[in-house]
Amino acid sequence: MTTDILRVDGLSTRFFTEQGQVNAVSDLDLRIERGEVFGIVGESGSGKSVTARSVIDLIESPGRITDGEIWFNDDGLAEAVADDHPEAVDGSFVNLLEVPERVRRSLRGTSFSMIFQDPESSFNPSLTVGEQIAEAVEVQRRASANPRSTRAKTREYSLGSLVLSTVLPSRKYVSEASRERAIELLELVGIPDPVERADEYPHEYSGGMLQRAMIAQALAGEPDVLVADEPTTALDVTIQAQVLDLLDDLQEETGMTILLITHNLGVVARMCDRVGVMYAGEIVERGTLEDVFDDHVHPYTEGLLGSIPDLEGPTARRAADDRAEKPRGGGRLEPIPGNVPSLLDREMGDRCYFADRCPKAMEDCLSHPPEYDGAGSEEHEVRCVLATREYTEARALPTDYFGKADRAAADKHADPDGTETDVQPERAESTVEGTGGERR
Ligand SMILES: Nc1ncnc2c1ncn2[C@@H]1O[C@H](COP(=O)(O)OP(=O)(O)OP(=O)(O)O)[C@@H](O)[C@H]1O
Ligand code: NI
Repeated sequence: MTTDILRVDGLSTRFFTEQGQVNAVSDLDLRIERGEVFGIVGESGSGKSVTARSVIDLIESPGRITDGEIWFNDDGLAEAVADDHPEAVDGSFVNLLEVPERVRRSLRGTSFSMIFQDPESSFNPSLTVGEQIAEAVEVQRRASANPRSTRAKTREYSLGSLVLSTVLPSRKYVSEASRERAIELLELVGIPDPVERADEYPHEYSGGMLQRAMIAQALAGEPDVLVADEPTTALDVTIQAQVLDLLDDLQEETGMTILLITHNLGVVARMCDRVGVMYAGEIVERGTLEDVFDDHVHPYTEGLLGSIPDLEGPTARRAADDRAEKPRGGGRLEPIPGNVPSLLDREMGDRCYFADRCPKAMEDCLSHPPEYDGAGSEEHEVRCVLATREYTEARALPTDYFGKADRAAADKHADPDGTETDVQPERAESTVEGTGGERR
């Protein structure tokens, strides 16, 4: 039997900008099982990162979570906060949005950890890599030594650590142990000569090595949930495959849960157990890999898949492992025609947000669809009327239905599909890509 480690209910995150209110994430539900790799995939600007950052409490002004509940399953935490915040506790689940900031902060690194696309952002250039990882280890050690530790799994040795740090308060003792642990972690993530490399500065590392070091840093607190936001996007394809293998191995060894954000369906196929497809701040289709790759209903999912050459579903991909080793050069993908929608509240309207780009838009799509059960597994859900009725020409919207008004709104936003109008180089990477690769 599987248990959920995280349940997100009705999450809405908005940015209050000079241009207006940006509905980055709207009424989003998410359920992640302990020990699984859950993928969120979608075009640039669909709200993937904001979803991830909301979960781990990293939304900054002008952004704010305006609605929803984020339930985290941790009986130690539930016990620790039950007296002061009974309303935030439901069995072993704690609503992270109902506990004080201080409690949420204590979970950072130990319950939740995050890795990003650019490892530079995780390291201070003026400290050695080893020092910084040791520091992350220290945080974990202090959390474990705290008698009101929020972590059940550290409870059995927390007393020992507490005694040690009382009897031997010497910072040096602690630092030495943490330093050793840092070297172990560097070794764990495959850094050669970890003893020497620990004393080097971030700029002395190659991109792939620094990515590994960032993973080591994220693992220092033995997190229950690792949030990985485009962790391999910036790396060249061979290194990408190695880093994904590393994450896969670490997941298996530690049993940690991974929330993996990517715009690359090849990465989803290779790494994930279940997946949510995001569009305009919503999950528009979700389910197992089979549901999404083979039994998808949403024309947006179809569009994402259609933009990958030679991709026929998890089964077909099993024989295509060698594709992952080849450079992607020839496989530059067709973007889905049209622009990602404006997420400005006043421009969003009440229709299906994909309708203006959808080849199967019907009259039915002029009201916002709820999530319907999909035809695949129990888990399969689709926010599209096609889950309930066939497409019929007779009900189709005229091709110019959304005409100029909508296009003008969309044109104000950077084209996420990596075409020439895009000014940000990292955004150019955001085309949906398929590296193939074997699902293991
Ligand atoms: N600090 C911010 N201020 C204003 N708007 C923001 C901010 N951060 C994100 N947004 C908006 O929220 C929406 C979702 O952004 P998000 O970064 O989650 O997209 P994404 O799916 O992660 O895209 P990418 O693949 O490019 O990383 C976008 O419209 C973006 O402009
Ligand atoms: Ni992002």
